[in-house]
Amino acid sequence: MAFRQPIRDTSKMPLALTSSHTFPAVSVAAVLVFILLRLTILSPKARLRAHLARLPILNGSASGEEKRKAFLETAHQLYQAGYQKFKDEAYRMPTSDDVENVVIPPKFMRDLRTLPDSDLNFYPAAEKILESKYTGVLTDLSSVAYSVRAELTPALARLNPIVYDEVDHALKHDMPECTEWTPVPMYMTIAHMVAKITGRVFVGEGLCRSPEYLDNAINYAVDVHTAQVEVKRMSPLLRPFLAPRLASVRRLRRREAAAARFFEPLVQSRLDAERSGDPDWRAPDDMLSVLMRKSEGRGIVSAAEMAKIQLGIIFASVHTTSDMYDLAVRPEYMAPLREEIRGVLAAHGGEMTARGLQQMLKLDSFMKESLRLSPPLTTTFHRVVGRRGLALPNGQHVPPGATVELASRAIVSDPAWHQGDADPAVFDGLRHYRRRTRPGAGAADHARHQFVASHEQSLAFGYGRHACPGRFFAANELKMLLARLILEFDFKNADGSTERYPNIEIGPLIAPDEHKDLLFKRVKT
Ligand code: HEM
Repeated sequence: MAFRQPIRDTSKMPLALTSSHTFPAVSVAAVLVFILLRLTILSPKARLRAHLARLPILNGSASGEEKRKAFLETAHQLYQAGYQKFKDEAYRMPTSDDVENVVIPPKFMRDLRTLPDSDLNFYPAAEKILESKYTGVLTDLSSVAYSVRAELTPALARLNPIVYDEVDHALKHDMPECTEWTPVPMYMTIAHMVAKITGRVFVGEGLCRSPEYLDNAINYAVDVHTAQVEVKRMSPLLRPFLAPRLASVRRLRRREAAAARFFEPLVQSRLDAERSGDPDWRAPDDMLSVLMRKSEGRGIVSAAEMAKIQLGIIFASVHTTSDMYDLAVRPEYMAPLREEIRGVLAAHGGEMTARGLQQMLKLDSFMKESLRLSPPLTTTFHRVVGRRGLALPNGQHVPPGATVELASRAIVSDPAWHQGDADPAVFDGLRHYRRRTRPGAGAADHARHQFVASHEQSLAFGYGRHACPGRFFAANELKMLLARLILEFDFKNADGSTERYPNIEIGPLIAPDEHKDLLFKRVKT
């Protein structure tokens, strides 16, 4: 017998339930309520925000969008204000994202320095800074960090002549003749030279001088920065819809594909040579060989790994441009720097040896001062708190999932660290030189006040177990390049101004203005 539904008297039912669409209508409403709850009080972000609310906040009265705007435009001033206001306690800093960061006071730095990644995770925090979700920059490339630490840094003395050969090549080919004052677009010229020099050590002579490779490497790094800035400017709610459509983001996808096209044949030819059994074949002495060995015979060096290195390159080139902008308006440093560089070269038979580079104390000090006042980031030591949360010695608790950071730029300009020395707000190119050479200074002072130092008062390269492993290589490469530029050229601002070209700052990101030129004139020797 067929089952028949009882006939219902719909006239007595509430209006909403009488429709033939009753069931779907209820479901849709329930789903909407659920989505709303997920987006608000039930979402992990909302829960994190609720836990974070126990910590004090800077600029708490402003609206969400006002805070975002203030952060994008005046992050440095905000961190300075936070530094003054919350000397000894952690506080929340509203950023351009939808959850605040937690700024850790300097007095607890040492307690955090050696915590493992399970408690303070570098990679997700780096992904946030780099907007990896959209830029595609993979940050968990510990193999690159490991290879730089274990293979590149210990080999620096051996690699120096190779690096210097490329510095020489870059200067001869990328700088104009400059017999008269000649405008040079500093940012792109330096980016080109640094990409070439770094490329020589990472991918070898063949590829590093290829105009197509260089063009892709430099523009990749420039596009990462552009995309990063554009995404940070966007409202967090709109990012998933608008960010993938950004022209800079789409260009990045094309550049990744191009990078893979450069590396695949090179990797393949090295693998073929290795497998050929030729007893005379030696793997070239570069980082590509190291990374290939690290990938356990699979011979796969991904575009992403090379991308990571290219980011190191942009940091390095951005910093050299900063040095040049600082020097261009401080000609009084040229004579002492030239004297030092010439003296060291003479003592080392005209060679830029590793020992000689270490003896360029004034140049090292100038570079460190430039990095102190124009670091690539206003804050460093970005880490995401692990599942156990973070208990600070003063009883404050930072919940799991929160991003912590150090107000590094404010810390390194704290007058307390500079007692008895020049005003930390003023550029003093020999500040760190004096600290290394003052009467009674020992080996510890030498180490603490050098460009590559990473400790509680020297934070531009980060801090703790993930502090930049590329800094020793960067220091050598930058010193060689700067030394040659200082010896061979006079330079000044192209627009006739005598003030240092202002940096471009967006949120925590700081970069020299890429549109400014310097005038160069070759020195008669
Ligand atoms: C002046 C130039 C450079 C600056 C200012 C700089 C700065 C930084 C900073 C701030 C960090 C994050 C550290 C932290 O949060 O504790 C970092 C990480 C890193 N840097 Fe650099 N960097 C520079 C050059 C380079 C170069 C040339 C390379 C490659 C040879 C490189 C490779 C890396 C790597 C692989 C990491 C991640 C470390 C890890 O995963 O543990 N950097 N760098």
